[in-house]
Amino acid sequence: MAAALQTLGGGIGITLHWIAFTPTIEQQATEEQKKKWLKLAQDVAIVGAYAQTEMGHGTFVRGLETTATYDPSTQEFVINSPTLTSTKWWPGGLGKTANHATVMAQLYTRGKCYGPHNFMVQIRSLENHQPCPGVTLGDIGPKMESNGNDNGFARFDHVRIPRENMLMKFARVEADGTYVQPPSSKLAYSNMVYLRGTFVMSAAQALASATTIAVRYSCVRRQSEMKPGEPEPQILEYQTQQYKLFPQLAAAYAFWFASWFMTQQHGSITGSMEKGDMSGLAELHALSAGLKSYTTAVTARGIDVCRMACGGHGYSHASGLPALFGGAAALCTAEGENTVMMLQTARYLVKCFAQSQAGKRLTGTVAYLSAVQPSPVAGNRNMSDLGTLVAAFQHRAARMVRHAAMQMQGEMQKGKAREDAWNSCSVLLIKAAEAHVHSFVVRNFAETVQTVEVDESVRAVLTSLCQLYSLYGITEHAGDFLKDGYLTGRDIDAASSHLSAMLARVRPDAVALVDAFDLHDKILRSVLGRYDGRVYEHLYEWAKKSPLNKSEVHESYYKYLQPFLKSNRAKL
Ligand SMILES: CCCCCCCCCCCCCCC/C=C/C(=O)SCCNC(=O)CCNC(=O)[C@H](O)C(C)(C)COP(=O)(O)OP(=O)(O)OC[C@H]1O[C@@H](n2cnc3c(N)ncnc32)[C@H](O)[C@@H]1OP(=O)(O)O
Ligand SMILES: Cc1cc2nc3c(=O)[nH]c(=O)nc-3n(C[C@H](O)[C@H](O)[C@H](O)COP(=O)(O)OP(=O)(O)OC[C@H]3O[C@@H](n4cnc5c(N)ncnc54)[C@H](O)[C@@H]3O)c2cc1C
Repeated sequence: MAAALQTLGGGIGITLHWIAFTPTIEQQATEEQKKKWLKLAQDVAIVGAYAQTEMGHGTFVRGLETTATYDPSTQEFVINSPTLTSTKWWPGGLGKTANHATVMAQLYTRGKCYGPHNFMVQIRSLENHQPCPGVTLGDIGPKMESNGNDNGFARFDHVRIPRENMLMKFARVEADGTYVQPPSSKLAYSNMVYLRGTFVMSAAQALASATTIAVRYSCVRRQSEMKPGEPEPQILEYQTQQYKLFPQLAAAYAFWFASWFMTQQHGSITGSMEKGDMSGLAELHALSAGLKSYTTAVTARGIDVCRMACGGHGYSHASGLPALFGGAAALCTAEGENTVMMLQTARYLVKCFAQSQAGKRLTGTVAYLSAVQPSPVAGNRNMSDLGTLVAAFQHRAARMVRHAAMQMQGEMQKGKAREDAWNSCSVLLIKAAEAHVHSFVVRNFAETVQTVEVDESVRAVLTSLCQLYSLYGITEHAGDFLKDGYLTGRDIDAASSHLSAMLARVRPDAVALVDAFDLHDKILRSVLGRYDGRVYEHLYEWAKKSPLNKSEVHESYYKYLQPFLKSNRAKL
């Protein structure tokens, strides 16, 4: 899916049909409903959008204003947009492409509101693509990137749909209007959890693409003199260039492995949920929200580092990097804004911390919270040992979670309401949750490289990359590790010098490491990142195709510049 997104340049009208509409049917429809819509969707006999966000609310799903009011006399739901701010706004493909949408609306039956639920609504005629009666549709206009995707708006004026169009796998409304509770109210959000997981893979792929471009180009580009009189070196020989690029390269691998874990975790927990066991839902939500937030944020920053590492040519669309950045920026906001998502992870961590304080043994991705000792014993640590590095990240995360949770408790003891205490500690909470996710990514990376079975040399290279990733994280966040004396200044110095050694060690394998992503030129769409390295010839060809070069003298010359110059000359 990530590759498909990128091939399509961050999306076309049908992207959300594949990544959100069809999975929503798969995950939220009954077997009967699947028989009705799933094959139509899979065969693209209908095209769908995922219509949740409104002009006034995206993050706060409970605040959505679109209503779905059940009318037992006709056994229909009435879908309505009561205010301007209730206008559905942003759904991909809604503007011009889709003829169906899953619409998130507040469910009313027997005079009571049961919160947001998903409804299948036909929005355009299957004959002539005109909006259905009572539906107003349009495109929301150009965006930072992804303009191939017609993000749209929709308003519903008392549009009637059959009762069976409510996606009823979990919650149901009976013919007489009786509401049947789902096993968990959050199951209506299960499709978001799935999509967030897929964003981790998209982030990995976007960062893999950017590093492929920048590393390959850094081997083609020669600049300056390392030693007087010597030939200009490949810019990848400069340590500063390696320091910019190799941590991004390592992060791309780390995120790839994290996305594998996420996919496997999603499969196993949803499998248990199918059997009625909801116990894994909270952890799945916290992990997918945190990983989505962390990986997309690091990716967006990392792509910009790659852009700057390509100098002037990086700023050109020929590099492919601006488009990648625009795509990654979208991933930071879509499917749950990153700060909001990280706060969801923090919420889970605070709960887990309290459980651990109460003597409960934690399991899964948070098990370390109860295992880590609050008072560290400082000592000279072997900063080249992966086990030591993983333990350091876990200690840092556990300390920060404890600190944020205790700070919150302190605020409440001073009389603040829980919600106010939460808000006044939310910066600490975000940092703690980031440290937790970072620690998970490091541990998962270390565990994955240990299981590499291809051959010893591959494992050795990936181990160096994992060390590089971990050491970079420690030096970049040194303060967090030093704060309670877990690491000493000497440990940080040792981490820095190991990091320098790792940069040199990874250098000979850097091109092989990006080639291993196996990103075809057609997917990369970058003149700088071409597999054959013929950058300059193709840069020239690319520029010649600029629309401004269609004529030798541009029409604007005759229209504006010529008269302007003439009048200026006449004044002399
Ligand atoms: C391939 C390389 C190229 C890369 C570039 C490609 C670029 C392409 C760019 C284009 C991108 C195209 C894709 C875009 C697709 C986008 C689609 C969308 O955006 S769809 C809309 C998505 N919307 C959201 O995600 C909304 C976010 N908001 C929420 O999820 C929730 O409202 C909230 C979690 C913020 C709050 O929910 P609320 O009910 O108010 O919950 P509480 O905070 O009160 O919490 C209650 C309780 O429930 C738990 N919870 C919340 N959510 C879930 C969940 N999903 N699953 C399980 N549990 C959940 C929460 O933690 C609380 O638990 P508690 O035990 O009470 O603590
Ligand atoms: C490219 C793109 C594609 C999209 N595709 C779709 C789609 O197909 N279907 C769909 O339904 N939607 C789609 N969306 C909408 C998207 O899901 C929302 O924009 C996103 O969930 C963020 O919500 P918001 O816009 O309401 O941001 P807001 O919540 O208004 O965020 C603004 C600021 O407020 C802060 N904030 C908000 N709440 C809190 C809080 N509780 N605590 C702390 N800070 C807070 C945020 O951190 C942020 O800094 C898309 C958006 C984009 C950009």
